[in-house]
Amino acid sequence: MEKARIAILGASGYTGAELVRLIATHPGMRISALTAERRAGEEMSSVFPHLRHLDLPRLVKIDEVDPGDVELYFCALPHATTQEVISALPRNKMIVDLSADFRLDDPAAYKEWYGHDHLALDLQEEAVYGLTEFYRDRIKGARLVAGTGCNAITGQLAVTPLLKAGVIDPDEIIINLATGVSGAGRAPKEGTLHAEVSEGFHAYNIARHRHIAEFEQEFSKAAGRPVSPTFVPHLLPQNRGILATVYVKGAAQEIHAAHAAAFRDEPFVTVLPFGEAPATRHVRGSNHAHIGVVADRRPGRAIVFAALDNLVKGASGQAIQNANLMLGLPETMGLEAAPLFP
Ligand SMILES: NC(=O)C1=CN([C@@H]2O[C@H](COP(=O)(O)OP(=O)(O)OC[C@H]3O[C@@H](n4cnc5c(N)ncnc54)[C@H](OP(=O)(O)O)[C@@H]3O)[C@@H](O)[C@H]2O)C=CC1
Ligand SMILES: CC(=O)N[C@@H](CCC(=O)OP(=O)(O)O)C(=O)O
Repeated sequence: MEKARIAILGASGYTGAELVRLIATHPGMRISALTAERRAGEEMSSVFPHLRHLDLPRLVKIDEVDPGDVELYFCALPHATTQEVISALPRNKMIVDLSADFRLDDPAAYKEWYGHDHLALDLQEEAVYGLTEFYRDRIKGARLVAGTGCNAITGQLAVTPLLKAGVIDPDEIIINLATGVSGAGRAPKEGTLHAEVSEGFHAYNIARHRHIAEFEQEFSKAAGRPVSPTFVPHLLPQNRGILATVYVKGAAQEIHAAHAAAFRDEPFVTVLPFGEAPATRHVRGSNHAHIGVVADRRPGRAIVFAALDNLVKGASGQAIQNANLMLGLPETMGLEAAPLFP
């Protein structure tokens, strides 16, 4: 089989490195170009010594990549920069974007949450939302796929099937979530330094995190009427992993049955036995997500959990799962590795 030629834009970042790690053993993909901005000109082995054993192209600037040598681009760049970069790529290339730039259908919502106008409305309209489990059929025929936010996918796996099945009250959804620090990217910034994160725990962007826009968009579609959850993310002093704890109003057994039905045939989503809660350490380094449902002591209320690795199912693994569909490859190809434990 001829392997698909892949360019990774933003390979010197965390999700870019994770794409390289996973694609290095992917039977249907071959890396033909890797880009960086500050680190352009360097070898990947100097930026990421854990990838030293691989034979990889040198990091170059985006305009040095020959589109003739690329079938599919993974774009792992900051939002806003992304829409400028993707606008300049040839329109006949497949693109899986990991940024926030093409997730929202409504340009007004983009402006409200990201603080500036969208500069590529035609591409925004073309993009398919990349939550594979819910949009698989559209992703198969797409040219441009917008990967979800890592917090956003975690909350959606927990809640969306329940809204579709009509088993919870759409006005009573509280998503309490804890995320590992790698979610903030590799560029050093105050607030993600070890000394400011370790041995502590705090909430951030309380009830104003931009992933609320993704929740509102996708939950409203699932429920067939406007839905807006309360969402509070917390910064977890660990490298990887997200755990969402979601408080809902509904019958716990019915909720568990709705999850079991929605994810029965999913290769990467496992619904735990009723009453069990997942843990980030059981999905670390893998493309797997675990869902749990526990009954509250108060009748008619339940607690729903979802756990995944933000860099894999929350970003680069999800991106490869979508690229597999776009390229006509088996959906699980290159993603079968079990989680790292302990
Ligand atoms: N981290 C996560 O868990 C998740 C991240 N995402 C999204 O994925 C994207 C990448 O995230 P992540 O890997 O964490 O980010 P990082 O900050 O770790 O990496 C960003 C990458 O973009 C490059 N870059 C920065 N500015 C420019 C520019 N002006 N022109 C070209 N390249 C540039 C950087 O190159 P250099 O360092 O050489 O300057 C680096 O390779 C972001 O949009 C993020 O929001 C989505 C889901 C989860
Ligand atoms: C720990 C941390 O800061 N995590 C990031 C989420 C990363 C992500 O999914 O980002 P995008 O939506 O920008 O692609 C945050 O909560 O903003």
